[in-house]
Amino acid sequence: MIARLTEEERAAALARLPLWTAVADPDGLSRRFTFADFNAAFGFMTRVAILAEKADHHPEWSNVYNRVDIVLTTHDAGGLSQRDVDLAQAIDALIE
Ligand SMILES: C[C@H](O)[C@H](O)[C@H]1CNC2=NC(N)=NC(=O)C2=N1
Repeated sequence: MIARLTEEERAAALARLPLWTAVADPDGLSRRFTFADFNAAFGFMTRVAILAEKADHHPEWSNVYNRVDIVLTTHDAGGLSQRDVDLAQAIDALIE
């Protein structure tokens, strides 16, 4: 069973993920991505989906045209865990 991060671990993780925001409901990390058009947004989602499936850790997300909103939370832990931090870093690396 994966554990939720402690307050100290969260603060350290957020400091390393300046483009992500802590959210409360669900307890996790959120980031909005904006692209040139739907094609670019959906291409990004495809790449995130492959990462997520490999990690067996899946985002809560929505897409409207060129925008993708992602929330990362760990259902098995009831909140933010290291898996969310790892996936957030991997997603950031995709678009660098
Ligand atoms: C059985 C499977 O490993 C689990 O259900 C995984 C799948 N993907 C998951 N994704 C997320 N975000 N949280 C989980 O707890 C989770 N659990």
